[in-house]
Amino acid sequence: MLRRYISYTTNKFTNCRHVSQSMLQSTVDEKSGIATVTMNKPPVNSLNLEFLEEIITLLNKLQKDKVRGMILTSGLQKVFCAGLDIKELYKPNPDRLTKFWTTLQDTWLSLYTTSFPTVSVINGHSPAGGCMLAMSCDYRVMVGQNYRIGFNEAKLGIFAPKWFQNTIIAVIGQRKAEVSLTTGKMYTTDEALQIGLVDETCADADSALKKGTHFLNNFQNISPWAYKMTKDINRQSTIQWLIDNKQKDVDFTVEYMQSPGVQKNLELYLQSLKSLPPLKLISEIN
Ligand SMILES: CCCCCCCC/C=C\CC(=O)SCCNC(=O)CCNC(=O)[C@H](O)C(C)(C)COP(=O)(O)OP(=O)(O)OC[C@H]1O[C@@H](n2cnc3c(N)ncnc32)[C@H](O)[C@@H]1OP(=O)(O)O
Repeated sequence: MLRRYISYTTNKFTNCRHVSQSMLQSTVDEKSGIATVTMNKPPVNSLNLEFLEEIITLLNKLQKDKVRGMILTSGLQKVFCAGLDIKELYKPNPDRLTKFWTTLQDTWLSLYTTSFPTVSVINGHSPAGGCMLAMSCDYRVMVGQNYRIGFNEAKLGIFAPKWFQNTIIAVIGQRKAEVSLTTGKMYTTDEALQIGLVDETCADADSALKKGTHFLNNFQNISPWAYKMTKDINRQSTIQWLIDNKQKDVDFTVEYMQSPGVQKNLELYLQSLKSLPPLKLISEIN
């Protein structure tokens, strides 16, 4: 069994503080105050309840430590994040699903409202909830030409709730969000740049990390208070909607997820995941 551990160490050679949990590693550069958070939950960084809980714990810690910015990336070979763990949605235990969905809401609220600027370095495939994780950061840099990003929920026979959709609308606009969500299209790196799903692209992960750092350096001379107030005002309506409708959103999702039609769709999708090679799967759903 995987031993769960949290350790905090300072490396005197690199001047970095490391926080390591079993599925997340965080390194804070002492000089810039920028944290690099690496998701490491093989095989595909899928978001299950325990992983979401770790993300919230780490975000709270970074906030307490007053980091000046965060880069979120993946330690896996070809996946940034495969989205929600479908096993949380398929044949769910209603109590666990309730906790899972509540924790998903809280994760999104924590990430979307951080007191520090955030960048995602998308160094692998990033469907659905994975794309949502990236959209909830302030800036996105996508690596290489081999990966796909987008909202394929419709292909699973489910749909993204209002707060998900509003987050996407805030990034790419109403019309593009509607086409993207209803078709379930997965975009190439160049297409994602073209429609504004990502802000920059580059050939390799190291350059992407540099671009991410460069973006975060914009905030060196901005007061953290001014940054946070501006972001809160900008994102307020979507955040407030979820705060006002949290329980309704949970109740609806838990009931809807258990309906036979949705369960059948998820079963078929899980079967297709096993039988198709991933890139084929992802191109099939274009
Ligand atoms: C108000 C209404 C409520 C409705 C709520 C809906 C809200 C919707 C929001 C989000 C929805 C989601 O996020 S659903 C998840 C969508 N994700 C996907 O469709 C990704 C599917 N996966 C892939 O395409 C590929 O796995 C990959 C390209 C990401 C990686 O390919 P790779 O070759 O590296 O790996 P494998 O395909 O062999 O996969 C390895 C292993 O992982 C399992 N797997 C993959 N993705 C998931 C996942 N999302 N959840 C759980 N498990 C996943 C895959 O089945 C393999 O398992 P086995 O080794 O056991 O076969």
